[in-house]
Amino acid sequence: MSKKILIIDDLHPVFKERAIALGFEVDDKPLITRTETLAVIKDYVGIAVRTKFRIDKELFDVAPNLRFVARAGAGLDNIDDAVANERNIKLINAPEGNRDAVGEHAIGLLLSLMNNFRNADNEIRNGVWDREGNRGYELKGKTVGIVGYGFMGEKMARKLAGFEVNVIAYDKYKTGFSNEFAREVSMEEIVKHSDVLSLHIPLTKETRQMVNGEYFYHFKKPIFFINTARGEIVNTSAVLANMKSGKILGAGLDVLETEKFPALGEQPWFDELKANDKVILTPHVGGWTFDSYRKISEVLAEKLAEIKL
Ligand SMILES: O=C(O)C(=O)COP(=O)(O)O
Repeated sequence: MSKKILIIDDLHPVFKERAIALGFEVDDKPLITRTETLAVIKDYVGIAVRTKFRIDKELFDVAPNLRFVARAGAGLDNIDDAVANERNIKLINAPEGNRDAVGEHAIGLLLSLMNNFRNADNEIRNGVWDREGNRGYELKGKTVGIVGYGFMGEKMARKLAGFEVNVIAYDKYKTGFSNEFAREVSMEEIVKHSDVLSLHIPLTKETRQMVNGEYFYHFKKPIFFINTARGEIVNTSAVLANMKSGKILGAGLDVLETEKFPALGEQPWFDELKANDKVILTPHVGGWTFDSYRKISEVLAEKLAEIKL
């Protein structure tokens, strides 16, 4: 069987180089459409993807030779893992390649919120010099609650070490991970002690819309809320309602509930988010830096080398 890989997204060329060195034939087609992919995928043993479209049953059904999906990134939510497992199609991903980017981005959002960077900068550009209105908070001494202690959550904890904060972390599927960077706690302790909530969980059936009004209700102190994970995990209307009531002091969102830019007038919460100067929005670039672009492909190529066909 020929060992052909189809790349359907923009991956750093190092992936292709290393795959060729491993004996694969590689078609690098970052502009290929879904329809075109479905027409040709039968010829390939592997497909390398980011998040252009879902790798689902329809695709697996026309890919009899497919042995692996290589996800150039962390999240596997755009891949139907149940069908892949059933057909013995291996999934590899590369969270090691963009966890530094995500951790730095999350802390960047947090510091921006705590110091009113967005509002202060905007005011100065509009001729306003307001020191009192832009007084900030310090991270030092605060308790940062990390939910999800996988690659991303752990990196976030490590990066926070220099800020002299108290880092507590909860992971539903992991125990025994307390270390010098984070103390493992229950969700009850997260809601009791956190001044900051940062999400680092994957999007699954279970986590979709998990962070909703009921979730925020239990937090005891006003919090800064950071989401660099997936927008669909969070009910944005609940975030906005809790900002109004003062329970959420600021929200740093790298991801939106709709994932893509909502169409004009499509989502009322989007207008509210944009109008709120305690919200900072970035277009899902937390894990997407000039540095991670290469690192992701290097990690993916290392994992490709481990695959036995
Ligand atoms: O690695 C991840 O999970 C990301 O969120 C990055 O998504 P992307 O591959 O840049 O669409």
